[in-house]
This record gives sequence, structure tokens and C-alpha cells, in this order.
Amino acid sequence: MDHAADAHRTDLMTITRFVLNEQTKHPESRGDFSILLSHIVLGCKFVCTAVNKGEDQKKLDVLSNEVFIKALVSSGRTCILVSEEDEEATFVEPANRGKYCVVFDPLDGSSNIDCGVSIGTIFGIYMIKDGHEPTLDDVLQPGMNMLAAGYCMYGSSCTLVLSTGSGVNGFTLDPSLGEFILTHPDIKIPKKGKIYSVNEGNAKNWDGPTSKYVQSCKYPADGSSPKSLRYIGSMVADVHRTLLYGGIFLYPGDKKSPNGKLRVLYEVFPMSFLMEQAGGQAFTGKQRVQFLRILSALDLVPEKIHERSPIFLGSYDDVEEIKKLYAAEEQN
Ligand SMILES: O=P(O)(O)OC[C@H]1O[C@](O)(COP(=O)(O)O)[C@@H](O)[C@@H]1O
Repeated sequence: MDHAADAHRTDLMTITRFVLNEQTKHPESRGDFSILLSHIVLGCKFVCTAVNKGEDQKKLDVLSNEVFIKALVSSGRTCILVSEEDEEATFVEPANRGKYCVVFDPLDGSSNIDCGVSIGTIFGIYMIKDGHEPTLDDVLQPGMNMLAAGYCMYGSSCTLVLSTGSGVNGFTLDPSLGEFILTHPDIKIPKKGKIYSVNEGNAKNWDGPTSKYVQSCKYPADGSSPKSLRYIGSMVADVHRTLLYGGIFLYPGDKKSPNGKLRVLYEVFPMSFLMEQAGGQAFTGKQRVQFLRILSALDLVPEKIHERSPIFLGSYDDVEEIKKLYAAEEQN
């Protein structure tokens, strides 16, 4: 191997090094974010090992939640935690308190565990406003206000995808080092994709725009090739494929569940944040036009911590199509 290749192979960009580098662009930063992130990373490594050991679903759900709550509290950098597993938000006691709020789903898609489908942890990070007692309003903020978001996918390898608001980067766990190494720098989603991803089992209850959109994926009116359906039913895996290959992921509302299934704070927002940072779009179909601008999913202001919302996210052009169909319905 020549010297240049060798230097590249030995110059390991770990996630910690990467985030510390990014933080040097913010002179006011005191390293708190890097410390918080290292605790999230620790949780991900633990869950990755537990998933690989093949523990049963119930146990893994509870275990993952406990690990993340304890890692986040002990970081000393958090004040409010919202987990999919806990009905109430956790307010960190003053002695351990920091300025960050973390919203997370410790093990999303866990109903798929027993058949070996990839599952993951999803998280989003907000900051409280200076000098006031933390309240639920600190986490009931639009996704636009998130400082960072990411997911870790536990599959054939363990991949952590992160955005701190300046692009999206992917890191793969090197088990021999126990470190996440940058393997997917500056991820950009293709502008248009060939795949759509939706649970067609709910088709009979969809609204007009969703039905028309899916129909147009199968039978494009302009004579272009149809899109292929790929649906795993595990959000992290479906969104990861969408991010890398392009296309669209849909979990629409329907007659039975007008707000769909997915949760705003720790599913819809973090994934929408990543999509927009990668050059794609995210749209709820509900938040529509304001000041002549069609709203992004990140404009939604949640009223409850476990609120749900329909979501359409992915390649820029593909999401543009569904936005047009909703806009047309609005005018009728
Ligand atoms: O089975 P459906 O209705 O298509 O739902 C699939 C969605 O449900 C989820 O598995 C979340 O549900 P759980 O919280 O029950 O794991 C997502 O990961 C996935 O996108």
C-alpha cells in the first residue's frame, strides 16, 4: 500500500473528533454538546450489543430506554428527556441539570426484532432558553428549532447518521475499535428517486391526494418508468434507504387514523430534519400554506409530547409532487 492510502487508512475520523471539529466553528461552544453526544453514542453502542445478543423484544425495549435515560442524565448536560417508552417527560434534578432537551425513541421498529429486520434509535436535541426553570414548552417547539438530530440503525452493521444543522454525515461502528468512524461524509439525497415506501395495507382508507400520488408512482402519466414499492415497516431502515438511494417515504393519515401513526417529536421531526439537511423535503399534508410558502413538516408546533402526524419525506422532486396534489385539493 502506498503512503497516501496508508495515511488515509490510519487517519481515523471518529464521531467524537468530527463533532469536536465542527464545534470549533462556534467559538462560544464549551464542549457541552460533544459531551452530550458522547453519552448518546454510548447508549447506541450498548443497544447495538444487546440487539446482537438476541434478547427478546420486551426486554430490549425496557433495557434500551433505561440505558439512554441513565446515560443522558449522567451526562450532566440535559434538563428534559422525552422518550417514546415513557408516558411522562423526565425532568432532570437540578444537581445534574444542563441546557439540552433530548427527545428520543430508544428502539424504533422493535416489533420487527424477532425476524431480524433492522431497527434503530432516533433522537432530536433542543436547547432551553437561558436562565429559566425548564417546562414542557421547551420541548413543545417546532422541529426547525432542533439543534441536531440523528438515528442509529442496528442492522448487519451499526450505522449512526447525524446532523448538527450543517449537512448530514454517516458513521459506522468499527466493533474492534468500539468507535464510530466517518464512512458516509456529507450525505445528499438524490433529487428524484425510483422508490416509494408506504404500507399499502391501509390504501382503502387513504385520502384523495395520497391515493392519487401512489397511483402516479405505479402508472406515471408522463410515460416515465413506474417507481418500485419497498416497504420494510421499520422507520429507521425505510428512511435510511430513502436517504441513500432517493425516493419517498410516506406514513399518511387515513380515515381510521387521521394523524397517521408516527410521533412528531421523536420520529417525524428528527427524520424531517435529516432529510432537509440532505437536500430533500418533508411535508405533513396538514400544515399547508402560510405567507405564500408551503410549510415544511418542521414548522409544526406540537401541543403534546406524544402527538402524531402524517408524514411524507424524501427526494426533493418526489415530495414536491405530493405537495402539488394537496395544494390542488385545497383549491377544490
Ligand atoms: O406496521 P405499520 O403500520 O406500517 O407501521 C410501521 C411503522 O411503525 C414503526 O415500527 C413504529 O412502531 P413501533 O413504535 O410499534 O415500533 C415504525 O418504525 C414504522 O415506520
